[in-house]
Amino acid sequence: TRTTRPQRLLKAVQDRAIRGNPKSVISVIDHYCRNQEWAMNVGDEKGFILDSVVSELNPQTVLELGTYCGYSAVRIGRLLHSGARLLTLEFNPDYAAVAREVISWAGLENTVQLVEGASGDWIPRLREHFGIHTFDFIFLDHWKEGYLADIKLLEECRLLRKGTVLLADNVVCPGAPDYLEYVRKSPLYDSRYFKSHLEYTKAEDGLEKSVYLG
Ligand SMILES: Cn1cnc(CNC(=O)c2cc(-c3ccc(F)cc3)cc(O)c2O)c1
Ligand SMILES: [Mg+2]
Repeated sequence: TRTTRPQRLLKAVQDRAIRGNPKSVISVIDHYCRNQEWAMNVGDEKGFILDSVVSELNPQTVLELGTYCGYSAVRIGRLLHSGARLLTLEFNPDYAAVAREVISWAGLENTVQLVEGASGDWIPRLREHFGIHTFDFIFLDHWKEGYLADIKLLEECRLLRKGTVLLADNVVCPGAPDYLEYVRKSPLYDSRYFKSHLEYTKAEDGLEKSVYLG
């Protein structure tokens, strides 16, 4: 049977990227998705904004919701200092299988831990299962309809602390209107929109950066 889009993306990484070199994994995926087959990675333009937020914050504990093929896990993981860890949750087992290979090809298997399952099931168990107290940085890139419920769950589970930074992808396209309204209105957050474009296209999209004020 035909290969899937994530499997074809993984083959491009294995054929063209240098093992252990996250920068080459990122550039191979961006070139492949721009020139051969579009895929819903955060991409190079929004990825540059993601890089600047992560570099400025220098987080020790990071949560990513929505791994897909592992592109943003590699983007974030490559910037983390020794001892820092990224936990990335992916619901779809086929995506998770590809992402594990991409993360491993980049040589980030000791920095990035992929957990399979639904964010709503896992978030209440992160503390007892992974010994996590609070997160320094959270990247939201999973089901757009799930952003709001998951940030409220993170609040309830006390996994946010004063200064925790949340960065949400696709707040314009496909859009997360209820999430945007919540973080922009709530006194618990200081929120700012970074205008950009949908990965590999000219369509508008952007990232919303929200600092939890606790
Ligand atoms: C199936 N699935 C498993 N995880 C997810 C969560 N991600 C998205 O839905 C997602 C979608 C798009 C997008 C798709 C079609 C289109 F025309 C325009 C935008 C872009 C993104 O950056 C995304 O993160 C979806
Ligand atoms: Mg996205």
